[in-house]
Amino acid sequence: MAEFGEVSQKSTQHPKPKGLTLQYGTAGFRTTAKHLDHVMFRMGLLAALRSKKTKSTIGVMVTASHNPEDNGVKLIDPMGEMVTPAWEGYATQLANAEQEALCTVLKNIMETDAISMSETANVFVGRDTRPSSESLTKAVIDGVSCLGGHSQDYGLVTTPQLHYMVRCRNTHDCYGTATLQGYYEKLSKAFIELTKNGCCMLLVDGANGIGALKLREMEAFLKYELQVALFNDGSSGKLNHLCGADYVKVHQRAPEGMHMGPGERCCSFDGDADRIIYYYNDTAGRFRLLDGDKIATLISMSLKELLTQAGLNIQVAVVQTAYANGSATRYLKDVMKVTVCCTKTGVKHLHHAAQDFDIGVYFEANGHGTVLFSKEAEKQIRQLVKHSNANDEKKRAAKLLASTIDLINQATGDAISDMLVIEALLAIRGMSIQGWDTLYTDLPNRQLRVKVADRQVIDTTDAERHVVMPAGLQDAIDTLVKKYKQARAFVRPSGTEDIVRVYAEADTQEGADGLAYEVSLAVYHLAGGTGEEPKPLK
Ligand SMILES: CC(=O)N[C@H]1[C@@H](OP(=O)(O)O)O[C@H](CO)[C@@H](O)[C@@H]1O
Ligand SMILES: [Mg+2]
Repeated sequence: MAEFGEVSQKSTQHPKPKGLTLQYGTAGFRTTAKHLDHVMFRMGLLAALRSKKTKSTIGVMVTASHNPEDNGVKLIDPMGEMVTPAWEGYATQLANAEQEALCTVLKNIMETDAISMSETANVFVGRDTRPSSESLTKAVIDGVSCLGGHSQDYGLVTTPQLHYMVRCRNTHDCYGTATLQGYYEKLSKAFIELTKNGCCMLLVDGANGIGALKLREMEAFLKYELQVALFNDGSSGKLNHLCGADYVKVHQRAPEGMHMGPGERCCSFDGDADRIIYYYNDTAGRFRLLDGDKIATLISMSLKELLTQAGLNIQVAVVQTAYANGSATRYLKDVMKVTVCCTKTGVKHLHHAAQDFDIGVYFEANGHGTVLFSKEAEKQIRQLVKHSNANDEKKRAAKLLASTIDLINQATGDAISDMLVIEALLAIRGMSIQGWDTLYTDLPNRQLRVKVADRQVIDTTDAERHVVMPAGLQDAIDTLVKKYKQARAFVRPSGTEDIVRVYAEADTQEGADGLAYEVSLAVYHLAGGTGEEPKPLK
């Protein structure tokens, strides 16, 4: 295989540990950095092939998001979305090919997908702040160049910034300019347009990661219309350690190192700034969390109202996963009367489902999400802005909608962009965080993790809400759920960690905790639990 001569030669500098197998999971590969060099090299190869295949620029982001220790990699498709599932399979095959089989696997992919070597390849590369990310990025670039591809290294960027760059490049700058300055200018202009009436103040937990760095860079562009008090900015603390969106959501508690006054609006980014969670302490000093479901509610409600004011008949739908709080789903369906649909966990599934609507608002409960506008919806809104006969109220609403479109990163969920959208919408509505919080009350809930010998023994259906295998587990869950009021529970194998996740909700926290514990026990006994048996929560 003469055409792969350079691959054979270079791959020896990025050797695969024998016997190591990894899988492209919910959001790419994740494992300890010392096992990732060969994966990065091979993802460089794959990105080059994907670029040749799609005749477009492809993105490779080096990050493990909210994981504290590991590193990882995600591939970005031409419109800035996650790589298509068929190629996730190729990614897994390539990552696991033993050294001597690498070129054969490459050749097979090229033959199956009819990829011509003579096509050019362009790959955008970005990385988070983990110390290992720099050398892993070099391995990606090595892989790209082995197939004659050209890499553009954006250095330190948030994951959504790299998605944005890819989308800009492949839409020939119609979406924006593929530079950090272009990103800051576009979003800042839209934000300032939306919040002409005054500045917003906010406490931000940067998870000691890349989001903190990039928010600092952006402050000047925002002309201080947004006053940010930035905590966990990476100057001393450890990435994702006792802070960040995942920590806050899972522990339902404020991050360390943040000084919150009562009623002050606060938010946390995750380690690569593609998730955001809001919270505050109420007057009684209780911690109150506003998660992705509440963000989706605020955004969809505001868009619906603006569309009505603009006199536009455009449908708004919300896409959630099984982790969405039952109260949120009920509020959206019964009170707001919006279409709600449920997909499997993982942004790629939500993103895909949201594309079916005029306006698809999608959020995972953990704060990962964005809004997608169909071409037609965007056209109608922009036409109304230009329409000279529209009355003032309609014009005002259309302008606000148009600026909201500009402020949203439609390539993927983006903590910085989502934060600006939320701040702008709250300002326009004159709504406090307390007012937003009281739209509905979350059902108490609990998430637990169970270690099993092989998490793949659990197979689910109905957007992961029902277990098909192992036999008996779903019946056991159904029986347990009946013991509690307003209860719901489900289990699924994680796609990012070697565990099974358990989710339960009920009318009281004790109920949610009790149900989550009982379901964990059922998983432990029926799905091959390892280590210590789960214990009741204190
Ligand atoms: C319950 C939960 O929060 N799961 C997360 C987590 O996936 P798991 O497959 O559950 O490990 O990481 C994903 C990637 O960041 C994110 O998309 C998803 O929502
Ligand atoms: Mg993330």
